[in-house]
Amino acid sequence: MIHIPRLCVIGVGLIGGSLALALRRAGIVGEIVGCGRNQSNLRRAVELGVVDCYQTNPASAVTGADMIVLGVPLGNVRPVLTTIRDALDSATIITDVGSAKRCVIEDIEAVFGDIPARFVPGHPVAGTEKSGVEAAFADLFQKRRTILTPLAQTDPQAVSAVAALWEAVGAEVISMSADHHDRMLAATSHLPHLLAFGLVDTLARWGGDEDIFQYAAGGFRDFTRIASSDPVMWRDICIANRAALLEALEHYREDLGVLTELVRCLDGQALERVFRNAKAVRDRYLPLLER
Ligand SMILES: NC(=O)C1=CN([C@@H]2O[C@H](COP(=O)(O)OP(=O)(O)OC[C@H]3O[C@@H](n4cnc5c(N)ncnc54)[C@H](O)[C@@H]3O)[C@@H](O)[C@H]2O)C=CC1
Ligand SMILES: O=C(O)C(=O)Cc1ccc(O)cc1
Repeated sequence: MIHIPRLCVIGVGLIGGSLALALRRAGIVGEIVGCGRNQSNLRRAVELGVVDCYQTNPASAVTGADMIVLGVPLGNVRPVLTTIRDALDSATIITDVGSAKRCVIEDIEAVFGDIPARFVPGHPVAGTEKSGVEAAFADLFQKRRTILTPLAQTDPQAVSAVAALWEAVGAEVISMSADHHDRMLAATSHLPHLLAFGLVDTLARWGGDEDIFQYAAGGFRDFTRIASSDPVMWRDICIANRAALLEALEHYREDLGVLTELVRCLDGQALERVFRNAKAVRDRYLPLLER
């Protein structure tokens, strides 16, 4: 079994915090050093038993670390990498949890000049609409997937170590290319979040003085839960994965245009066909989604 004597988590929020809690419970880490910008958040992380100690200076935090997990929003990955670059030991494994992968690889390349062999891009496909260390919980990754997107030059031993880390917290690990990851996640995660934020914003402005939300049923709550997610994190994801997101949006706009016409022309048969197909597909995938 893997053992990490000293783990450094930069960005001790929902994901970094949950991973730290789960790894501690699994008994595979020695010391966990947290790093962030906000002292009171880091103090809380120590109180909650998420990390053993903290540093606000990333360069000091990574000193002596065997593995570093970057758990900051995508827009802050490059500045953090720039701060730690000269303090890194060449044996230290670096991984991240960002929701888009090509952009993180570009950040690494921009800061290091090439892709270090011990950098393993990762993404746990698990989360909630909550953020911050208070929302962290050790079961978050149980029976969920973590996608790794190693490159040709990535050290296979570093990939195995990061895969073992995620397996230790109950995740199933899958490897694929960063581009494939970004296209799939644009469709099933980034597009739905953008639509949920957009719908709530539209309705809020449309309602004027009238509080239309007080008449909303459970379906509205289900559809818009993810619009309670962190706006800064989602701003960063949408911008970081813009190419794949724009492709998914264009596809969706076309089909929304078709649906609009079906309603306008009172084409009930065609509408029913679309709804039947959607229901069949969702019912088929539901066991997978609820694993
Ligand atoms: N929220 C979710 O459900 C999921 C999020 N992700 C990815 O995980 C990453 C983190 O997301 P969350 O944990 O949800 O966010 P979060 O907001 O809960 O935690 C982020 C933490 O990073 C800290 N931080 C921000 N800038 C920093 C900097 N420059 N230096 C040090 N610390 C800094 C913040 O203070 C905060 O504690 C994002 O890249 C996101 O795309 C991946 C899977 C699921
Ligand atoms: O809250 C939800 O249902 C999510 O979809 C959480 C989530 C957010 C970002 C990710 O990259 C992965 C999962």
